[in-house]
Amino acid sequence: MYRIANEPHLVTEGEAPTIRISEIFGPTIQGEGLLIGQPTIFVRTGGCDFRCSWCDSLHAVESRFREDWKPMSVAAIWTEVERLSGGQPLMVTLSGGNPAIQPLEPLIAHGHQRGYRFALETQGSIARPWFADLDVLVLSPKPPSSGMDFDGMQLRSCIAAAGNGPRMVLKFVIFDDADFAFAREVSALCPTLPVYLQPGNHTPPPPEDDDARIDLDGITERMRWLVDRVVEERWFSAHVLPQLHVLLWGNRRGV
Ligand SMILES: C[S@@+](CC[C@H](N)C(=O)[O-])C[C@H]1O[C@@H](n2cnc3c(N)ncnc32)[C@H](O)[C@@H]1O
Ligand SMILES: Nc1nc2[nH]cc(C(=O)O)c2c(=O)[nH]1
Ligand code: SF4
Ligand SMILES: [Mg+2]
Repeated sequence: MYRIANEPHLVTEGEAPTIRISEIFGPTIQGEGLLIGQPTIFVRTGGCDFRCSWCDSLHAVESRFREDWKPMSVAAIWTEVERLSGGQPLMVTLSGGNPAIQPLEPLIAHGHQRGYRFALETQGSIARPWFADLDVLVLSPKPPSSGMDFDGMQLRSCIAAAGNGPRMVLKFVIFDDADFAFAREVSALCPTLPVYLQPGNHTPPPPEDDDARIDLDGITERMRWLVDRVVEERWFSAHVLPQLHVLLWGNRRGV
């Protein structure tokens, strides 16, 4: 028997659902966007409804890695988070794959009771009522270079589900002019959300090997181009940031 957080009147029979976990690691720093530089633990779920051409986390996306994703209870996940953090509360980043697929509400409630905070990274394709419980919601709509379709209605549903709960931002990966134009258009649909732009890493890690090398010159070149475009367009509310963890550790996993 378990209770649904925030709905104590709802008591469900049976075991609480498990959460499919690809990896739990940290503390490291958040390398991207609003919370860049802030110490955090990553809880990466397995499985995604997208398959972006340049995804840097395919080990948490492709079903051939399914065997590596462990169904874990909230208690088991929490034991690991507490071990890694030494029991000292910090920001827990829920990423994936698409973490919105997983039943994360009880995990968030459990951590909040212990003083931890939660940021979630998602592409905005699946909305959940428990988005309202988050501290930070990072919506990262996928631009044309990803090969994925954009569904503005789903993005709106995510924003509506979160309501006034979390701080919410948009984060775009930019490879080219079409991606830049996409970021401009989608941002205009959500004028109240702060915007973060990051250059794409065009040599994402092959999921089956641990070669961490990146094309640093290429990423730097794209980042300079991105700054030029933002300045040219006088997009003065945008933030342009690199993936700091990629600059520090390349494509190494678990950092
Ligand atoms: C691996 S995704 C997981 C969360 C969710 N599926 C999403 O895409 O937002 C985490 C973040 O990494 C970004 N990302 C993935 N591959 C990238 C790449 N090759 N270069 C730059 N950012 C990338 C995504 O756009 C997203 O903002
Ligand atoms: N340090 C670090 N920062 C990150 N920000 C977003 C990440 C992700 O894969 O979701 C990520 C990651 O994998 N590592
Ligand atoms: S949505 Fe995120 S995790 Fe899924 S394939 Fe795209 S970048 Fe990777
Ligand atoms: Mg990553």
